[in-house]
Amino acid sequence: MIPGTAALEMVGLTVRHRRRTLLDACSLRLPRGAVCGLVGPNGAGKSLLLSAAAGLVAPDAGRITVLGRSAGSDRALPEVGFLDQHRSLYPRMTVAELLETGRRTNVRWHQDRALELLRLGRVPLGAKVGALSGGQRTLAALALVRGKAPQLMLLDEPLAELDPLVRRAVLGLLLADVADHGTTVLLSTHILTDLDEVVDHLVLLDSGQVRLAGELSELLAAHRYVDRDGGRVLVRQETGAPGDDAPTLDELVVCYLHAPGTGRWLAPGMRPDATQGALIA
Ligand SMILES: Nc1ncnc2c1ncn2[C@@H]1O[C@H](COP(=O)(O)OP(=O)(O)OP(=O)(O)O)[C@@H](O)[C@H]1O
Repeated sequence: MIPGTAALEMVGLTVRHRRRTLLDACSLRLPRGAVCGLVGPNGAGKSLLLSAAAGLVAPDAGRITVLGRSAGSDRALPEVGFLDQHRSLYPRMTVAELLETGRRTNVRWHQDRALELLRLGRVPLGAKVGALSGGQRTLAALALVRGKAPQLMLLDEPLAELDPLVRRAVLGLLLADVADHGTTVLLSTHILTDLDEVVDHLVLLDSGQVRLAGELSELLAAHRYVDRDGGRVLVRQETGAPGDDAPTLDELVVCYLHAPGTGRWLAPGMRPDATQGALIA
């Protein structure tokens, strides 16, 4: 790692497939030790962005650096743990064999950290990976990531198939990694309620574009409710002190999801009005 560099930095990241632009000039900077929620509607490009950060998708334009190294380079890969959307694991291996593969193929291996995750879902070490439940498979894949003790974890919907108690416990372990080892976590999710107490950064992606990115407290403080046209409207204000009328994380994200392509004026549960460039009740 190169001291002083961000955990993850993207500048103008663009990915195209045939004639479609799937990621469109995405820029963001994630400091070390951050826990960042990556949110956005289905098909927004979250998985693609995570794959690009893991070095599995080559950009058509722009650049990505991980801990100061080019994403996907030999120097970056040992420091990155990637939980991919499909939990690609060998189905005929037992869970114990999977961990042994993790031990043999990584420069560092922390069996205790891997086992901690498996215990949460009572995942039997002797079970074949192909016979695990969806949630257990997620835990097995997460165990491989955590056992590697990477400096940057890229987690694609790590909570999706987990029950509420296990979800909380998994988040607790990830937060412990951040506190104890300075790990950085970028995780995509549709479950906003889980994010509230956990993330300190947020990236909102829509149609392959970054619409919001930054420190969560600053993003929330930059938005406030005002009375307008007989209704309550959420407004983005770049200046001014934060007040009591700032939105919650959930409200902020839902507003943006309700307002594809709109600029300044947003309101929860309202529809975009193209003629006014605003959301009107
Ligand atoms: N390998 C690929 N080849 C072509 N198009 C792709 C490929 N992977 C993703 N896409 C397209 O890129 C866009 C973004 O997909 P992606 O899976 O990154 O979205 P997402 O935000 O993760 O969605 P979800 O929340 O549904 O998982 C989609 O339109 C998808 O069809």
